[in-house]
Amino acid sequence: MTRTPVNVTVTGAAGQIGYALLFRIASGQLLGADVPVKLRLLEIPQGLKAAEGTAMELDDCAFPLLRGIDITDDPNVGFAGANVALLVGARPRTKGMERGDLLEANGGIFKPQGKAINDHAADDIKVLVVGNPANTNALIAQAAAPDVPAERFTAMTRLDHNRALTQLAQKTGSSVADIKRLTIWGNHSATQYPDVFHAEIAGKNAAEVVNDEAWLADTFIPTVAKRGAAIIEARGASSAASAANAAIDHVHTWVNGTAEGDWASMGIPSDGSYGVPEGLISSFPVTCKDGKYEIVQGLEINDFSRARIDASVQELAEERDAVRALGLI
Ligand SMILES: NC(=O)c1ccc[n+]([C@@H]2O[C@H](COP(=O)([O-])OP(=O)(O)OC[C@H]3O[C@@H](n4cnc5c(N)ncnc54)[C@H](O)[C@@H]3O)[C@@H](O)[C@H]2O)c1
Ligand SMILES: O=C(O)C[C@H](O)C(=O)O
Repeated sequence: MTRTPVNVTVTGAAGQIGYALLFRIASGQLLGADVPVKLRLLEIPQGLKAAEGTAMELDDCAFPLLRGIDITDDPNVGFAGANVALLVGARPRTKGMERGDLLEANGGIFKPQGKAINDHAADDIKVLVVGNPANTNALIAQAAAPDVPAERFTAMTRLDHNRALTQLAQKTGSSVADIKRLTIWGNHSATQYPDVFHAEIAGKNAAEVVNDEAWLADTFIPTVAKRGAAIIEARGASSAASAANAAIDHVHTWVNGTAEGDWASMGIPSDGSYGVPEGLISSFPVTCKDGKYEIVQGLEINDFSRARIDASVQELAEERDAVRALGLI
């Protein structure tokens, strides 16, 4: 194999998502079964030892595609030459912390990381922000990287997309593989809007197959939107393997493309499509080809959807205003 390895940087590498993610990257599931990778694990000083342990385990897997592992607590080293950056490490909300405190604490992480990406990453860098609040953290990092094209900064709503696929499949007795064109709009938060009106199940309109608007409004949407909290309640910790799986899906789709006739959901800087103010990092339906994504255009948005998209976008605008007031963007 003569291909140059792709440099993949993972922040929060010693955390629970990192542990579920790194082995899948090293085995070729992120970029492809023929793409060698070099891993950079970025942690805070307290996380370095655990990251070393994970690196030992990665070595012990003898993955043929894994061409090296570096571990660092310096973002300038961690992002040097990075082609793909998965920003997972973030400050979780702790007792007594207000939303503004959380945004400020994460600003202290994502602003310097954005600057380090700006100054040191490869020209083709692609960034996925997983750490919450993912959309606004992506906005903070992007604002700190003026030399990187804005569209390279994305936020993860693929976990929400995958959650919605399964809920819809279970309701309709179909297979997730039969469902296409589902969309998550807005923020990765409880205001997100999973939209089935353009989705198809085995070629039939999903909303018509469901034929139950009350189930959509009262069961489907809240179940998907509050699934993160339900996992925390059940597991005593936030989703990890499913989040790592969604990160793999997000980047794999971005790099290798969407299937013909289907699309995916990605949090991306808005170009003003569907009335979402330009620059907000909001989830949209996208198709991907040749390492680039495009927003699916021309979808008719009914009143049911419009109100819900607007509410989530409003929340994103408020988060943007809050980080602007804190001088983070
Ligand atoms: N977008 C999504 O769908 C989604 C889904 C699940 C979880 N999340 C979020 O992902 C984040 C990580 O979750 P987790 O369960 O792995 O958390 P975790 O606490 O297990 O791990 C986080 C790791 O990040 C590290 N870290 C903190 N600050 C860092 C920094 N400045 N640089 C590098 N590393 C740093 C910590 O040391 C820790 O090892 C959380 O914010 C969580 O809410 C997002
Ligand atoms: O909901 C959370 O706080 C965790 C994560 O974002 C999730 O969706 O599982």
